[in-house]
Amino acid sequence: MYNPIKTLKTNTIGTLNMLGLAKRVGARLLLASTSEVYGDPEVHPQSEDYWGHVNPIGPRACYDEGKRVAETMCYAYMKQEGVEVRVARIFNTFGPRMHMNDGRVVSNFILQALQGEPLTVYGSGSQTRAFQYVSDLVNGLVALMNSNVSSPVNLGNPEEHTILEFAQLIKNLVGSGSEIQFLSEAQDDPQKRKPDIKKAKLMLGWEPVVPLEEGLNKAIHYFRKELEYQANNQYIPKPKPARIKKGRTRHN
Ligand SMILES: O=C(O)[C@H]1O[C@H](OP(=O)(O)OP(=O)(O)OC[C@H]2O[C@@H](n3ccc(=O)[nH]c3=O)[C@H](O)[C@@H]2O)[C@H](O)[C@@H](O)[C@@H]1O
Repeated sequence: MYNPIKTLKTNTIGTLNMLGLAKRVGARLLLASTSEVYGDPEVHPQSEDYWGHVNPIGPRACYDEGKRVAETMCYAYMKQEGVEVRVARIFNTFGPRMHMNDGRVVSNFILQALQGEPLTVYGSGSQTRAFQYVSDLVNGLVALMNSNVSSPVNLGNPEEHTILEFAQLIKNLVGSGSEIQFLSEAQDDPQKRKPDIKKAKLMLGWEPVVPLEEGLNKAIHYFRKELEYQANNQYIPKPKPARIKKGRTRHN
């Protein structure tokens, strides 16, 4: 987390401001919540009725607790003020247009593989995640906003892999000779994560449709182009011929 205090302020004060605005103008509010509300889960897969297992003072706390209190505020405004809320618990998502410096695992592994750098696995790589492609998430969010489901809904792809399997898969799809490098484990890193999406299927008629490899190939294509673009676009000023006056040197 780049700036924990800003993260906490955005999730708490930001959500409070938006709820106040929604109340004033009579709008329906969508909270982009997260699988991180489940913390390092003791229940697997995670369904919406699981209360979670979060360290309130750990390195992830400003994000996790910030999102948890954002959910609390949504339901307080719903019950006390009649604000309409929709709460999506978004599981790990990836796709084109992720930031090069995002720092999450998908962009890190793809960029490392494309550049022949070691793929950095934190800990043993036995921790699991399930990744959804961005267009599936967008369709889920639209379906949620158009539904009458005001309680939280998981949106994610339940296909679960270890991070090490994931590193190998990305290496193969890129066709990279990169090594896999094991670094120290991240503190409080959730050891398992996989969404239970029964509720979204039943109440929104939604489920992810983009297979993992297809999504990864699209993300790889995007990052390959971005790297080419950056390599070809160093800004070297070149005066146009018409501006170069014959026989005269300018002294500034
Ligand atoms: O999308 C989500 O649900 C959450 O994803 C992330 O949390 P996390 O699941 O830890 O996502 P990554 O940072 O991408 O890490 C996934 C796993 O890969 C590992 N990892 C990450 C980066 C890396 O270079 N190497 C590596 O092994 C991490 O230790 C972790 O076990 C973000 O911290 C949250 O903002 C977000 O809500």
